Amino acid sequence: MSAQPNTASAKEVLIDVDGVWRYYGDDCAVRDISFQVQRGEVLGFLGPNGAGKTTTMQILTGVLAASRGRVSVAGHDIVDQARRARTHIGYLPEQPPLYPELSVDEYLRYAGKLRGLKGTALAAALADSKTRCGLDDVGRRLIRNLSKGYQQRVGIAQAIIHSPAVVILDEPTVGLDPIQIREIRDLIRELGRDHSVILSTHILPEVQTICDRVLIVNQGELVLDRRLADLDSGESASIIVGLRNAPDLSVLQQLHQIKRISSLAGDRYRIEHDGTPDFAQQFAQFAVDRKWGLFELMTESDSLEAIFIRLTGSDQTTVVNDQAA
Ligand SMILES: Nc1ncnc2c1ncn2[C@@H]1O[C@H](COP(=O)(O)OP(=O)(O)OP(=O)(O)O)[C@@H](O)[C@H]1O
Repeated sequence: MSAQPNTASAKEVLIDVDGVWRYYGDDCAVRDISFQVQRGEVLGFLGPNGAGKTTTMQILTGVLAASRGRVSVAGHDIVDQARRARTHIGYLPEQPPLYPELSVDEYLRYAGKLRGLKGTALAAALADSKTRCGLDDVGRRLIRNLSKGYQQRVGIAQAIIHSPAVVILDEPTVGLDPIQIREIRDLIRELGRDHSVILSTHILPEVQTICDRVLIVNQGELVLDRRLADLDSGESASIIVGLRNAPDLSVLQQLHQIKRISSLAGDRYRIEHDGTPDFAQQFAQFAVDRKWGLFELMTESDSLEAIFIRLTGSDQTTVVNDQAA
């Protein structure tokens, strides 16, 4: 199964993921994933539990090796030029790498030194990351005594202390209360102004409120790559049809707007298309002309939730036309 292609743009590509696979033993956790992230984008990386999000994030950051495929960050290969590539990445793992017995200042100074900062540059970076993450008043507090929300801010501060081009956040709001969630989301949006952000999550509203673009992974595969603005346009990109005398599905390739067809119960089919405004009308004409026994046709709402459920639910999908865009 392949994702729909992202809209081309002349912007600078900061992360280039090209045909990445990852096996754990014989189990395939990530399967031929490719995408790019541009400067200034906030990208939501969405998928159900076990979809392969964390594995992908770890490959992007060089923590885990891909079994196959390549990743480059700001033009540097994450394996062959690991040091240079990593200077452009800030990473907040699912379990923030905090030292509870250190104060916020001590910890962030340590994180800055690990990133090669020293002297006045370190002091300036420390002050800047604290201010950006709302930590000015807690520099001397022990991390262990901070609330979970503040600990998460510290985790984000260590991820941005070296002003990386790309910030990767893995499930940054898990375990936070609603107020803390709102604060961390505001902070992430703020980060998106100066950095490219990849936000891994399984929380749909998080993507809707923060991100410019969403990728959906399911069972290790990338099944959607789309701008949020395109989702919000209200234009449905799929229809459900009932066909009593359906042809072989490959026959439908004659309609080049069709991207994918899934078989549903009761002679029904979900047809995803490229958003052509009068697609439903065209399809109805096509089906009637060919006497396919059209008994039902309805357009589907194209909300992120509907798409997520469709793409990550029980999968009987047949890809009919990969190239259609
Ligand atoms: N170290 C490991 N050894 C073996 N299998 C693993 C390992 N890490 C992850 N997996 C498996 O790989 C698949 C993808 O896991 P991953 O943690 O990347 O998914 P995820 O989308 O981040 O899930 P979650 O939202 O639950 O964190 C799962 O089936 C998981 O069980």
